[in-house]
Amino acid sequence: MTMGGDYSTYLLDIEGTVCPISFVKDTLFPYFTKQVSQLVLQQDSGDSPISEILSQFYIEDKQQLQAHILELVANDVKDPILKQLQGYVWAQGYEAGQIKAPVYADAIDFIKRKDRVFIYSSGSVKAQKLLFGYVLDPNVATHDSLNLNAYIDGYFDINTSGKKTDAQSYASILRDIGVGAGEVLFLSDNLLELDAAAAVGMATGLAVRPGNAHVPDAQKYQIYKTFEDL
Ligand SMILES: CSCCC(=O)C(=O)COP(=O)(O)O
Ligand SMILES: [Mg+2]
Repeated sequence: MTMGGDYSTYLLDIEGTVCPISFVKDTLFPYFTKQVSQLVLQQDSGDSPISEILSQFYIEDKQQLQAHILELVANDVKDPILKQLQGYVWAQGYEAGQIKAPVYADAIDFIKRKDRVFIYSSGSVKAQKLLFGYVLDPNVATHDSLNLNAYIDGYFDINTSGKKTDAQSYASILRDIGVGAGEVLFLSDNLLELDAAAAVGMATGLAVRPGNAHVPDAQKYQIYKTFEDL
C-alpha cells in the first residue's frame, strides 16, 4: 500500500493531530480558566448563551460551580456542557486577536489539497470552526491569520456524534457523511479513538507529532509524522 492509500474522505482529530497538544493545554485551557470567575458571576445577568449553558450544570452555588468547571478543565474531562462553554469563551479570544491556532503547515496544505475533509474533535463544533477560522499563517511574518473553514466539508463533536472512543460514534459519522467505511481514513493521536474507528471498518493512521504522549504499541498502527505523503 502507498503511504496515503486510496481514500475519498479524510476524518481528522485536532489536538495532537493537526495542531500541538501544547496549544490546547497552554493556550486554550488557561485562556478559558482565566475567564471562569467572571463567567460564573455573570450567570444571573441575562439569557445570554453563556448563562444558558452554565445553567445546564444545575449547580446553584457560584463557588461550587466555579470549582466544578475548574476541576473538569484540570482533568481534561470531555464534558459536553464544558465543551460548549469553552467555544463561547474562546470566541472572545479569537475575535480579539488574542488567540491564533498553530495548525501544522503540512496539515494546512493537506486540508487545502484534499477534496473531502471532515473534523471530529471533543472540542465543540463552534470551537472547531473558530480554530480553523483563525489559523496562524506559517508562511507570512505578519499578524494575519488564515481561514480554513471553506476547505472543510463538515464538523463533528461529542454532542453531534458521541464520545470519540465509542465505535458507534464513527458509525454515526459515516451515516452523516454518506460514505462507506472503507473510503475513509481517520487520523488521530489517540489509540482508543483509532481502535473505535477501525471497529466500524475505517482505515486509521496514528499521528505522531512533537510533544505527543509516547505510544507503547505504535508499531501496530500506520504512523504519520507529517501529512505530506498523504
Ligand atoms: C476544537 S479545539 C479544542 C480542543 C479540545 O477542547 C479538546 O478537548 C481536544 O480534543 P481532541 O478530540 O481534538 O483531541
Ligand atoms: Mg487528539
